[in-house]
Amino acid sequence: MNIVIIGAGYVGLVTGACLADVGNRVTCVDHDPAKLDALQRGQVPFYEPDLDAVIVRNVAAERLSFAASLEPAMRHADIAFIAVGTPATEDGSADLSHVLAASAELGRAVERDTVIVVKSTVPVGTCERVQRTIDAELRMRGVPWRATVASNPEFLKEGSAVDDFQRPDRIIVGTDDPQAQRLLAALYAPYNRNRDRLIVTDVRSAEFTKYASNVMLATRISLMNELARLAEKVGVDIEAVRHGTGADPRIGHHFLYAGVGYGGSCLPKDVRALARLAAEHDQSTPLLDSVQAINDAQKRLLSAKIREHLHGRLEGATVALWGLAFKPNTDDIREAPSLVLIDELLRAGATIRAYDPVAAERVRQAVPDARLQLCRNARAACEGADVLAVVTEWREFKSPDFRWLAQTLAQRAVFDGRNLYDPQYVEDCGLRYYGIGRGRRETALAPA
Ligand SMILES: NC(=O)c1ccc[n+]([C@@H]2O[C@H](COP(=O)([O-])OP(=O)(O)OC[C@H]3O[C@@H](n4cnc5c(N)ncnc54)[C@H](O)[C@@H]3O)[C@@H](O)[C@H]2O)c1
Ligand SMILES: O=c1ccn([C@@H]2O[C@H](COP(=O)(O)OP(=O)(O)O[C@H]3O[C@H](CO)[C@@H](O)[C@H](O)[C@H]3O)[C@@H](O)[C@H]2O)c(=O)[nH]1
Repeated sequence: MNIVIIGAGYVGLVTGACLADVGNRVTCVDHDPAKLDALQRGQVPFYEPDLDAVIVRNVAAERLSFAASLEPAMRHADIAFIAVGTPATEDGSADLSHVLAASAELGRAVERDTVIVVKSTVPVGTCERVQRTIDAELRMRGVPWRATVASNPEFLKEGSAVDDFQRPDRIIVGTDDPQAQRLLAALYAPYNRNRDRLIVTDVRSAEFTKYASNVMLATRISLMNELARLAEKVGVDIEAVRHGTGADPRIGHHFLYAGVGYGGSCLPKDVRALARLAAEHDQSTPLLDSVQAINDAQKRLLSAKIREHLHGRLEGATVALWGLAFKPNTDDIREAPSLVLIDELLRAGATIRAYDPVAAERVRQAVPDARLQLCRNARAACEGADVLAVVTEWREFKSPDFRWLAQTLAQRAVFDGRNLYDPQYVEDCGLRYYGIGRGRRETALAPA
């Protein structure tokens, strides 16, 4: 099939590359000239494992190309995807300006009957607005073409985006149009080999399913974080609780980790957007409000623990920080818990020696403060530091040399924002251990 994708961001590029990989001809269109430049040179403008290889091989095979405008690709397009951003506006609602602008551009560029697929995460009713916008342009042009708008939300996770796309848990297609259903079923067939992944529903339910999924995930995390706070107070280890509760298949082990709060480009904005949609329909959302409040507080937890360990004296202290990306295997720092910690520490007068395998450059641009020192590796970040805080669970942070850390960190403490370490072992090595919800009795610290 001939496919056009509007938006060469995470979702647009993964969708485009993976659909090209199974034999389609794909054109990714983006307004950002720097992005297009980089892509034409085979460079992916962000870090996402495996994506560059899929892009490079499909560009070489002339199945995947990049363009600054919709024409002439729309002349042959069977399907056009809208995969532009829907960031939060000031009041938390989804900013639909990019989606609606792309819709108007599509209306001006459609040259045959085309199925238009909204892949961006959009509130209920948006696909209908997209349909009206395109139809108005078609009417104005006086052309006979029919554009059928369908919803097809994306569920990939950053850091495993290619694998998620190629081995989906579900493919949600929202449309009542039988021809669009057939076309999308055929398009996804190579990634639906057992024919058990496709869920066809109406447009509005598809739009809603995306938000429902993300708020459910966010709720799980905030609930675990609330339990972790209590666990700490009553001498319980939340990690033992996670093992125990997750063993019930109705609960499951996935996505049950207490930590420094959820970040990223989706969960925070989607919880806000759904709450906002509810407010617009005069419905209160006490649960969603709590999910957000817990998450905001959770992002400030580590700085409070560090302050307490240093007897309130953050001014002049040096904190080593491992991990800046909002999760491992990405360089995305949108709504990353590290940014909140950095902000609180800098405001309190501390110096930070930070290390992340791939996200440092983005943080350098986002936080241009000389007291945030970006280090070349994890060890270097600890040299001259008082304490260590770990906020992203990169594999390389999983088993550090704690005895070396005990000799290096002047105030001999590790703040484990992802519960990576065995508290007893860390303390046996001569470091005070602080995790998230790792309640325990105080023991005398072993000598370093
Ligand atoms: N990032 C994820 O992991 C993820 C996963 C699932 C769903 N989503 C959703 O998918 C959508 C896209 O997210 P993303 O992270 O890929 O966004 P992004 O910000 O990385 O990329 C969006 C791209 O669209 C381009 N763009 C905007 N308007 C355009 C226009 N009119 N014509 C051409 N290009 C245009 C921008 O230049 C940018 O490159 C959002 O709604 C998001 O919520 C994201
Ligand atoms: O048990 C857990 C799991 C995750 N997180 C945090 O939650 C955030 C989000 O993680 P994750 O969901 O893995 O990353 P995203 O790439 O943001 O993916 C989410 O958002 C995407 C965009 O909508 C959806 O497509 C995905 O299905 C959904 O998981 C990160 O800060 C994680 O550290 C936890 O704190 N505890």
